[in-house]
Amino acid sequence: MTDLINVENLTFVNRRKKARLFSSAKNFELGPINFSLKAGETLAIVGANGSGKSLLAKLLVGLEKPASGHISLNGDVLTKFNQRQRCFNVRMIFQNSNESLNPGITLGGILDEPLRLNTDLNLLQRAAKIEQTLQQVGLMPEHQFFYRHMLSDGQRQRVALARALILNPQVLVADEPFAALDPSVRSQIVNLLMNIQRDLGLGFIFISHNLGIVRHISDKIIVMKGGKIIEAGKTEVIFNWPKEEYTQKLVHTHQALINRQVT
Ligand SMILES: Nc1ncnc2c1ncn2[C@@H]1O[C@H](COP(=O)(O)OP(=O)(O)OP(=O)(O)O)[C@@H](O)[C@H]1O
Repeated sequence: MTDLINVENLTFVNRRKKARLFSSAKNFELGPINFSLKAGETLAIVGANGSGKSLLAKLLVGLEKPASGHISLNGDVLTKFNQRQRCFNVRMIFQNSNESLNPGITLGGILDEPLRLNTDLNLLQRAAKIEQTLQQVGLMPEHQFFYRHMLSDGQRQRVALARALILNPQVLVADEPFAALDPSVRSQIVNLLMNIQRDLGLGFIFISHNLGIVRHISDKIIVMKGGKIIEAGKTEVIFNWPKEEYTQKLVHTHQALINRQVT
């Protein structure tokens, strides 16, 4: 099976204006980043705060431009000339679904926007797609008339997922998609995502500090520190035989937490 997504020697150099003399702001360099993902696979990105995880997610969805290297989708290198292909096929679920949903627009309006901007579907076809996608994420057609404030946290996260799915993408990228949810809602959303991923054969790349969820749903992991991948491998290999000291600490802390909950 060919790779769905393939990242080769991707780098990013902080292009912000030069830090002032004596300022503590430092330039941040990411990469080189290399990994690949097949359809239906889940990759978790873990690592310390400020290690570059969110930046990598932004590079994957095209919100930031790499300094060098490239990303291929089904063997085609993504460039500025095929932005549309990336826009359709690699979609992001934002960290805080509450803030990322416009409070002044109905959910139907929020879901209509990507369809209006990116497809030739007419009004009726778009309405049908919106209803189908709401159902796909466990919401009702009536929810299209709701506003953000009328929804629970879990329902908002379902809308964020619907917005990511509405253009029939092949890859979903999510930055801490479960962090703001309480544990019972979190497991519902995790299960929903896993079911949708299995049904559609999506590639799923997600960033998380929650190693319990990482172990539960990912096939492979990359561990980041200081802008670099310091360790990568199959999830069970990383959890059972972590090589790097930093990964060992992460895994041991997670294990200690579980042991404390059990006793
Ligand atoms: N658009 C950007 N331009 C320049 N530098 C950036 C940009 N976005 C992030 N950075 C820098 O990249 C570094 C890593 O930040 P990033 O948010 O990716 O870390 P992270 O691993 O996601 O951390 P956390 O777990 O706290 O979310 C930071 O030093 C940040 O200032």
